[in-house]
Amino acid sequence: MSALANHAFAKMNGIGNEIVVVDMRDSAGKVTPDDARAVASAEGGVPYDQLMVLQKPRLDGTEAFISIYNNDGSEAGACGNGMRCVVRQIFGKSGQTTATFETAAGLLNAWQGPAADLYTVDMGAPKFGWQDIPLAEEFRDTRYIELQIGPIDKPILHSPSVVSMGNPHAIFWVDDVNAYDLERFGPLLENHPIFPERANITLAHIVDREHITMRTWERGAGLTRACGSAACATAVAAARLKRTDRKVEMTLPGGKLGIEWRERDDHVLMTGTATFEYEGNFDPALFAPAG
Ligand SMILES: N[C@@H](CCC[C@H](N)C(=O)O)C(=O)O
Repeated sequence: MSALANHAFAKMNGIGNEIVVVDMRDSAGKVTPDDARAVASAEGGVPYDQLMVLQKPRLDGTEAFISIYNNDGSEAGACGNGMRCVVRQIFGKSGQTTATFETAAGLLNAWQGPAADLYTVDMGAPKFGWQDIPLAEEFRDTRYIELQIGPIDKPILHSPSVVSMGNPHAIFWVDDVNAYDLERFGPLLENHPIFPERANITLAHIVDREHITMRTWERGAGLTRACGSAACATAVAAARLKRTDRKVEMTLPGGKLGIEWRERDDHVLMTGTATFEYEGNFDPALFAPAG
């Protein structure tokens, strides 16, 4: 029987990024990729983009080790919107205003943002090396890489910037983020052989030095109304190209995020809301073997 059967969950969203939070710090059970897929897609399940599973802390001073599952059952190293949802749950129950968590990508600090409904997550330092992202072959300069789709002499999308925010991101710079069929091109690019661990695919438009609009096709989850780590990756990539300042407002289909690429330690801070929708317990029938 799945460790999730009968377990409590909270359905939340981070500006439209569909998130399920499960606190398993009191349980020895382990969530499997099959469990994660069943929650997202079985009849009577709880559709989500990411499932955030809190496990017993492995390090002193941390609240939890957090495993992050995409709705296809794959695991991710980072999920900015999901982290704000986790933080809201923890702060709401304990009254704390700061916390440290561990994920597969490392330690991560979070605190109550400048207003009561805002949460800031320190997403750590971006990585730009081709092996860190990772890419399948060497690119010395990852501000733009050679990659395109469409006719060779008239590409539809080309020359993305690539960044790791604990997970791989490719950002295509465009004039209008809504002018492309991201549902069609997203899976092609996510699974392009240049990305051995697949990639999150973003279309971004630089409005001015302090504003960017963007849409993302998420690795392992598909089209989303918001992706926090993609917002961080996009802000960093634009600043690295000297096209924006290091502090920007990002507009995503689901809402806005403030992103600051801090000069003093290279860390990327993401600030935004997190919304509680409802809570419940997982029906054991979700995890019953088929047949
Ligand atoms: N929605 C997330 C990112 C989730 C992980 C991503 N799909 C991946 O596999 O890297 C966010 O808000 O950062």
